[in-house]
Amino acid sequence: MSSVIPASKCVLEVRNLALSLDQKTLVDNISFSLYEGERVCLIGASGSGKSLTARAINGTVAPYIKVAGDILVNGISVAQQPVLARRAHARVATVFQDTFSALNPLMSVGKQLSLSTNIQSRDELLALLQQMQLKDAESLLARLPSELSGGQRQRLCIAFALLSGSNLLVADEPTTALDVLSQQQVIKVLRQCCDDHVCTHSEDLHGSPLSLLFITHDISVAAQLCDRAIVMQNGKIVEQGALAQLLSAPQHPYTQSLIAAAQQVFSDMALPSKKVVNA
Ligand SMILES: Nc1ncnc2c1ncn2[C@@H]1O[C@H](COP(=O)(O)OP(=O)(O)OP(=O)(O)O)[C@@H](O)[C@H]1O
Repeated sequence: MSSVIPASKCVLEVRNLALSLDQKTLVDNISFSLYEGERVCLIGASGSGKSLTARAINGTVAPYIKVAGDILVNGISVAQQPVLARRAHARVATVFQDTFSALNPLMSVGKQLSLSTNIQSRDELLALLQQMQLKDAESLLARLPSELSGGQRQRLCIAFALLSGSNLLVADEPTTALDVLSQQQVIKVLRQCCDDHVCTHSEDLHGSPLSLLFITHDISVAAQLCDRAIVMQNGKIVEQGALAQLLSAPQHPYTQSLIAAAQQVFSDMALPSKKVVNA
């Protein structure tokens, strides 16, 4: 397995994390780290434990799920701390597949943005939407979330998440519900945020670059954004390493099948369509 030379500072450390419900293990003793400025994907089939891991990291795991092991965000131990009990330092910006859960359906986009941030002027709001490559920003500010497309809503959610000033963004399947073009726009915005965004929420983290944990079941989407991959199956990490290395020489049978399936889709698309000519 290849190793990626880590950037200097560890932003997220997951140590022997285990999540269980009654006697059932849902996430089984996983460990991984994320360094400053890294873009890492957590990849696996449906039910492999990716979203639960994300929820444990951002402090929104259901209270009836038992959490063991530890999670350190910027060096602060948070595994047993729900999101509202966390210090600003240890808060994690998060976007989910379901954009409606993050937005007030009855309030205009402009009102929500100005209420939830320090942004006061209309020019600042417009600039923020333009950073998210949202065209027609004036009109968007006046609309309700339901009056935006799915891709526009997701880019708005990314803007909201990053306004928290955090240096860690967890994006849980942010492109899964979108058409291919909207997916590309969201990926482009995430890439740009990783390049440009710096942390503002506390003095000692001020200026830190953004680190991204991108959760997906789609390796072709991950490959457009991430440098490193962590592969999960049935609650366990089965392989991790540089994404390029994983794509060219996957070691674990599950990773091999994931890549073979993605390659099959592309080779099927390249085949000329078969027409039945027999009358
Ligand atoms: N709140 C919950 N209560 C009970 N079981 C849960 C809860 N959330 C998730 N699970 C179970 O934990 C396991 C892992 O679920 P999880 O949502 O983390 O998978 P996932 O890899 O994110 O899948 P998907 O890609 O479909 O979102 C599944 O068996 C799921 O049914």
